[in-house]
Amino acid sequence: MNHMYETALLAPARMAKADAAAIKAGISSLELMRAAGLAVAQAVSRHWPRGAVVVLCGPGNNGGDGFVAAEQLRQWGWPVRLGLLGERSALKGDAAHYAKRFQGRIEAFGPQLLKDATVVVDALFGAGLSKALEGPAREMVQAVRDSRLPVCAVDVPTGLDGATGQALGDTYIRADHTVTFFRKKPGHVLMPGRAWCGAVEVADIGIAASVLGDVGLDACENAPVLWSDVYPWPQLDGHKYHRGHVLVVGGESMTGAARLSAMAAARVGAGLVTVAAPEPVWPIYAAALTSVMVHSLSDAEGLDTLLADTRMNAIVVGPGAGASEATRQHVLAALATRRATVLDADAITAFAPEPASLFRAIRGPCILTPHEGEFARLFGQVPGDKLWRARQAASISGAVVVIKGADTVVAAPDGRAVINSNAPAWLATGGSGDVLSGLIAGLLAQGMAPFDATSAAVWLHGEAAQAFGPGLIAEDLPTLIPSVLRALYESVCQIRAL
Ligand SMILES: NC(=O)C1=CN([C@@H]2O[C@H](COP(=O)(O)OP(=O)(O)OC[C@H]3O[C@@H](n4cnc5c(N)ncnc54)[C@H](OP(=O)(O)O)[C@@H]3O)[C@@H](O)[C@H]2O)[C@@H](O)CC1
Ligand SMILES: [K+]
Repeated sequence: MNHMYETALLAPARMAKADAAAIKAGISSLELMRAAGLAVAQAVSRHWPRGAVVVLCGPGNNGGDGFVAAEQLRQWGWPVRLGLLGERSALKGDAAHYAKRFQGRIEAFGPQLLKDATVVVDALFGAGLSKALEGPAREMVQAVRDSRLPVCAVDVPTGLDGATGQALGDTYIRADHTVTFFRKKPGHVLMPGRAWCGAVEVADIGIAASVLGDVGLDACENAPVLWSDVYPWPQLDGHKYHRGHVLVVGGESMTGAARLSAMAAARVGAGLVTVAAPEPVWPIYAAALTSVMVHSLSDAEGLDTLLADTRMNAIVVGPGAGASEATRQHVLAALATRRATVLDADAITAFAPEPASLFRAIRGPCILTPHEGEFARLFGQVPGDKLWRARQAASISGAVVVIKGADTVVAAPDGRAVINSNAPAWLATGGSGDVLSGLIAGLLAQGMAPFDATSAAVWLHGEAAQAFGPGLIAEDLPTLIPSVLRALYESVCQIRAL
């Protein structure tokens, strides 16, 4: 199977196509809804002790899943209350079919349903949400939120746009657990949707992955399966020069940033790492680094002289660089080599007055790693969700663009994109971006292609932060990379041995 199919993300419109393709291939829509509702009932019984469950059903197929789940839970002996938004006579198709099979009582829709409940199943709206919630639906969502009852959402929490991860109106359900079907949607992994879904479970409802061949996908959730086949594990017959040489251009005042970047590049396996340190602060860098080499860069020499050494095959500019004319010149010198170049922080900000001059200079493999503020400085206020904005920026700049955050998006100029979901909250700490730039460069130096190297680095970065937990500071990250790599290596080798 195409690895991209495994972690494919499908926006609601494409999911509907997958649904239709599966039905055309022979599975009935009633079977799909039956399997979906059953998965919801199983999730509820797995995660909560048997108790008074309230199932809130909407007027479409999301509500249909709710009827299946309610009937299943009832049969398993759960005390079930069910409220339907709208008239039962207005239900159509599969939802009407399963509403008829529900043996319990359909009650008037309203907040009174929540009295004495222990858990709520949110089957109000899913993929078909087309406008902001109003009237009784909005009131109910507010009541569920006010009740602080645990919620199991069907497909997506009501109010959340599965394509964008944003609310369609001013209110939405916050779920503890979300059961979705076949594949996740971008909205499950993009913020703030990721936070509103709680734990996301993907249920197999009988749709074959092969439908994706025709239907396509919107993006992938970042995972080793996407790039582990091309991960540059060291070979016994290798040599340090086979593992590349990273050059990190250091700045004058924030010297820690370039050092963090250099350490990360070394830990992720670059054969050699050099920091080019401005002459006046060379001793500071040299005193703090051991295996990483430090080159004193005088004003007169210029970066291009150093880059005459073609073994330096991956360059980082930006961490602690200062948004200065010197940084601009360093960026232009790096890009002129057409070697793999990672531009972070001040290297991005230095081009804020004239972004087009940066885009013109990008002719080779280049990775831009802005956070939201730096992104706006370079690309302005691009409308749309983060996935769309990253794709637009990659297409405009010709670089792989990483928009950092809890839901880091990596997009390539050719349209490929991944959304990363393993980053814990404690990764948001000073210097963690510097580490990321070094990880990317370290993998680029070892020959990984830009999009793969960036996806892998973003994942390793998140994984390292998870391994450490609360209290993390950026210095911890490079030292955590070996254990993350060991676990990855063991899992990849085991899979290959199977
Ligand atoms: N794909 C799959 O593989 C499978 C999918 N399945 C399930 O189907 C679900 C999608 O079903 P769906 O398309 O019927 O959409 P759903 O969310 O129930 O709502 C549509 C209705 O709500 C209405 N409406 C919309 N917004 C509104 C608002 N703010 N306020 C008021 N009304 C609003 C809308 O009206 P309209 O926009 O047409 O005017 C329409 O009547 C999916 O999430 C999953 O749970 C599984 O059963 C099996 C396999
Ligand atoms: K829902």
